[in-house]
Amino acid sequence: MRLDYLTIFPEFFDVLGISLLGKAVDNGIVDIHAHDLRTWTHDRHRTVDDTPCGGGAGMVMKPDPWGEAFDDLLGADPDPSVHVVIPTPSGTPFRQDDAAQLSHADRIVFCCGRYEGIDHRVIDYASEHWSVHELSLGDYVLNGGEVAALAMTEAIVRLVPGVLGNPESLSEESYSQDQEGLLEYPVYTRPASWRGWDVPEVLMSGHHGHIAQWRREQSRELTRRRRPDLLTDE
Ligand SMILES: N#Cc1c(-c2ccc3ccn(Cc4ccc(CN5CCOCC5)cc4)c3c2)n[nH]c1N
Repeated sequence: MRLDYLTIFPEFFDVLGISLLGKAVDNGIVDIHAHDLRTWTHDRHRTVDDTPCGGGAGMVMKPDPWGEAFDDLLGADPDPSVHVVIPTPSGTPFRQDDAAQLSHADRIVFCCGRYEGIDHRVIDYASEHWSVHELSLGDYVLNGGEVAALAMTEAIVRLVPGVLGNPESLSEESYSQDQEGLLEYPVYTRPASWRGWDVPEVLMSGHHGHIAQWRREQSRELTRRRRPDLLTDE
């Protein structure tokens, strides 16, 4: 899987060389390239923004640098196997299903906007050539797309075979289908007693059936309290 990031802050993506994702890069499972969008500017000030047509506050990112970056990175031929992900506050909510779908992609280009966003014709042009996903990380306002791209990257890449040391853990996670889409049960480790708090006895019983039942009950109760929207049969 090749991941490209178009951004005016490429250093944001230096962190992808650390930890699990770093190992995935070292193992050749993932190939990561961050690009400074100003590479595709030609004026003395390396300008990437301009005033919004129709007025309004702030600035909008000019289309030209994006178009020239696409030309260099992707060429002009349409290829639906290339996924262009555009983090945006107006995007559809990024969910685990999106991460699962994108984890099968061979190529993903993240377009990280700043200011008040990217000239919409960039999205229109990209949509004519590649598979475009306008996605939002959540219902809060960020200053740009980089943090969202990092979060989406981690959610996507951890699902790629060979990236996680223990793939079985994927099936027990919140939002995973194996967990019936419920929130994850509470987890514990040693010591059995810590500052007056004990590990639930059932987890120390060694009775796998009782443990599985307790975990299912905990997941359902937690989901009922915090995310009733995830419960399908109530
Ligand atoms: N993913 C994700 C995100 C982002 C995100 C992603 C990409 C960019 C690029 C620029 N920004 C800043 C920005 C903030 C607010 C607004 C809304 N405007 C409406 C009209 O009035 C002015 C304001 C636009 C642009 C971004 C924010 N925020 N929250 C998420 N979950």
